[in-house]
Amino acid sequence: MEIFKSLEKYDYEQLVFCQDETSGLKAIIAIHDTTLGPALGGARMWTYATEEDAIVDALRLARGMTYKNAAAGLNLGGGKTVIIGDPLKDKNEEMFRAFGRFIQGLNGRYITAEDVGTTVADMDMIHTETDYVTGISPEFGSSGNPSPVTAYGVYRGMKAAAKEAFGTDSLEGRTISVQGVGNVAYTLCKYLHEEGARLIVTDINKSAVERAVNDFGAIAVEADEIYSQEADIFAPCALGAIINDETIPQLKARVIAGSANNQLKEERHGDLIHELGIVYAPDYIINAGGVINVADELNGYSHERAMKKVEALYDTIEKVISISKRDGIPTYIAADRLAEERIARMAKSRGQFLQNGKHSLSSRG
Ligand SMILES: NC(=O)C1=CN([C@@H]2O[C@H](COP(=O)(O)OP(=O)(O)OC[C@H]3O[C@@H](n4cnc5c(N)ncnc54)[C@H](O)[C@@H]3O)[C@@H](O)[C@H]2O)C=CC1
Ligand SMILES: CC(C)CC(=O)C(=O)O
Repeated sequence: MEIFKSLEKYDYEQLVFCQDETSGLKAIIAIHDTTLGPALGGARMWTYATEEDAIVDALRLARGMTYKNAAAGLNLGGGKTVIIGDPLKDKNEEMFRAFGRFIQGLNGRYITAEDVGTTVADMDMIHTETDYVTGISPEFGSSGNPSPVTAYGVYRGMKAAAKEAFGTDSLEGRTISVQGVGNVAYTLCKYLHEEGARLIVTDINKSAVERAVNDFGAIAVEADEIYSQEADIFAPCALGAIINDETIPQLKARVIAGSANNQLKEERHGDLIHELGIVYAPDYIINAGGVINVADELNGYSHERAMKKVEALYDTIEKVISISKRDGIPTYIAADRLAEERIARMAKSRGQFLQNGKHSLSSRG
C-alpha cells in the first residue's frame, strides 16, 4: 500500500501508528481534517485480516467523521482510531492507558470516544492518562454511552425518510429489517417496537438476536437473508460496505436508514439506489446522535440540550432530501454538499486547528 498516495487522495492530515509491546496495543489514529476544530471520532476495536485493512478502515471512518461533524453543525474535525485486536479477548487496562498516552501526545488534535468493540469502561481507562476522551462515565461529568442517543437520532431520521417514501412518518405497522442488533440497534428496536413496527433482525451474535426476539417479538433470520426480506425499511446497524453490487438487487425496502458507518461500498452504489427510487438516509447524517452527544461535553454536558439537537436530525434528513430533489442528485451527494459547504465557509475564516484552550474538557474531574 502506498500510504502517502492514500493520504493525498482525500487530503488527510495525519496518520499515527501506536505500538506498545507490553500491553499488545496496535492502534492507528487517522486525522482527516481539522478545519472546523479538533478531530473527534471513536476508537473501533476489531480483528482486521490485514494491517492494510485496518489502515483503510481508519482512513474511511476518519473522513466520514469530518463530514458527520460538519453536517451536524459541530465545531469539530474528523478523526478515528482502529485498535487491532479481538474486543472479547485482547483488552487490558495497560492497553487503553497506553492508547491514552498516545492521544495525550497529540495535544488535543484528536479526541476519542466509543465505537464498535469499545465501551465506557475502556474510555474511563483512557481518561486516566488524558482528558482528550469523551463518552466516559457520567460520574466524571461526562455523557456516558453514546449508543442510545445515536439510536434516537436514527429513529428520528428514519421517520423523516419514511415520510418521503410513504407520505407519513408513522412507523406503526411498517416492517423494518435490522442488520446487527448491538448497542445502537437494540435501543433503535425498542423505539420501533414501541411505535408498533414489525421487526426482522439478524446478528452474527446469537445472544443479541435472542434478546431482540424476546424483548420485541422480532423475527430472526440468517445473516445473509436480511437483504431480501419483504421489508418497508432496511436498517443497516452492523458494519460498512453493505450496500453493494451483491446486496442492491436483493433489496425490497423503499427506505434505507440505519446507524452503520460507511454503508455505501462505493459512491456509485449511492447512485444505483437513487435510480431505483430508494430513499437513502445518508449514514453520517442519520447516525450523528452519538457524536452530538459526546461533543456536548466540550460545553459542560447537558443531556436535555444534546437530545434536542439529536431530535433535529429529522429536519436535517428532510433538508438533505429536499436538496436531493431540488438538484436532482442522490441524497449522499446532497449530504456531502451540506458538509463541504460548511467546511469551505469556515476555512475562509479559520485555518488549521490549533489548541486554543477554549473547550472545557480540562475542567472536568
Ligand atoms: N455506538 C454509536 O454511538 C455509534 C455507532 N455507529 C455505527 O453503528 C454501527 C453499530 O454500532 P454499535 O451498535 O455501537 O456496535 P455493536 O458492536 O454494539 O453492534 C454491532 C452488531 O453488529 C453485529 N454484526 C457484525 N457483523 C455482522 C454481520 N455481518 N451481520 C449481522 N450482524 C453483524 C455484531 O455482532 C454486533 O452485535 C457501527 O457501524 C458503528 O460504527 C455510528 C455512530 C455512533
Ligand atoms: C461518539 C462516537 C459514537 C462518534 C463516532 O465515532 C461515530 O459517530 O462514528
